[in-house]
Amino acid sequence: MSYRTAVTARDFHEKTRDYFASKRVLVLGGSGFIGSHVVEQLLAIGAKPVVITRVPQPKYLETPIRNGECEIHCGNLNDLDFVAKVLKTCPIVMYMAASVGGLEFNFKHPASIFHDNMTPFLGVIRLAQQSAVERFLVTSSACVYPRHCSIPTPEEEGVLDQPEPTNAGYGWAKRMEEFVGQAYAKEYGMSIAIARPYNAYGPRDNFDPEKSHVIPALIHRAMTTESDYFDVWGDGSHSRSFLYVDDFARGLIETTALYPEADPINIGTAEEIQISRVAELIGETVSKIRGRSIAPKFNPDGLTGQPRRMCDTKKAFEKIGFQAKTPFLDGISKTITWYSENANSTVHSN
Ligand SMILES: C[C@H]1O[C@H](OP(=O)(O)OP(=O)(O)OC[C@H]2O[C@@H](n3cnc4c(=O)[nH]c(N)nc43)[C@H](O)[C@@H]2O)[C@@H](O)[C@@H](O)C1=O
Repeated sequence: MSYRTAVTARDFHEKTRDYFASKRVLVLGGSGFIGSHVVEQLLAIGAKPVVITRVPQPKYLETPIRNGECEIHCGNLNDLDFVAKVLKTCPIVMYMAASVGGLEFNFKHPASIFHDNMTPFLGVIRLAQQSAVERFLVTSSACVYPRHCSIPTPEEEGVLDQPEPTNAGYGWAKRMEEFVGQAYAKEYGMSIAIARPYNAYGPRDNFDPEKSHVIPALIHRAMTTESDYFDVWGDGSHSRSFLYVDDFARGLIETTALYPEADPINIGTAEEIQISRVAELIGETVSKIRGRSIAPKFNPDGLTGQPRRMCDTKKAFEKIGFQAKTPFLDGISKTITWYSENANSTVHSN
């Protein structure tokens, strides 16, 4: 049976189900890693997802398209006349389109990442205002936080100092998207929700080692290495809070429905995991699959970025009753299983 999100209607608050039921929802970025899970979850709660995508037959939406459950419009987000025609038919807009990549990609491309994220966003939120949409979701990121932030990190620190320098282009773009969302709420009374998710991982991620985040990069390397070890950047002491894609998508949907206050909410887990533990777990799981010992080899001179990252989950629980449900060990094994079953199509350029 083909892979599909494990989240069902029961996983959502009744108010969220009622809010989205039978509504047309424009899901920008809806054919990608996160967006395709959001589309499937919206279908599970009775919404009508509408997706603008650059690829005519997005592979992760094959089933909903075949079943006529999901409306696809193929075009470019910077073509505002095209976007306006679709947007005006949708009362809810979930903006998740992003040019995103791992640490190295971010470090090398601050200008193009800032440009490629800001340009379509500014055009689309203006169209949404002119079209008087009912609700607009801004999808920010934990990248907004400064290098030496509190651990765990409360939302207030999202505007302090400057974003972690190794992901400056993306961090500033996300700070600007949050500010623009708040400005449209203030000037035009728009109903804006702002979600600030932490490091995503899971099935359908980008496993391209040049561009990917740590978990897909290490899984790809461990599953393809011909030696008995796989390289890891850094000495493994750096830490992150990882959020399984099903919880990530559900967090965006709950925030959109339940917290349109133009006030950022962290979406993540209260778990801080060192990269050494991530690499060990991937090594152990892959060794079982490949039937021989495959271990991580740490390179202390590798690019490492923010020393520590841990999500403060209090506000998300207080405001929208959100808690992540997928334990890290389960998430990692599901991701490696998906990789093994889809290895030929895991490295994608977008
Ligand atoms: C949420 C946010 O997060 C991203 O920042 P990041 O958390 O630093 O991203 P990352 O997953 O690429 O690295 C996490 C850690 O893992 C270590 N690490 C070891 N070995 C590999 C490795 O082989 N590849 C990568 N990528 N990292 C490695 C690496 O040295 C670092 O300490 C933003 O780029 C941005 O995209 C964003 O949205």
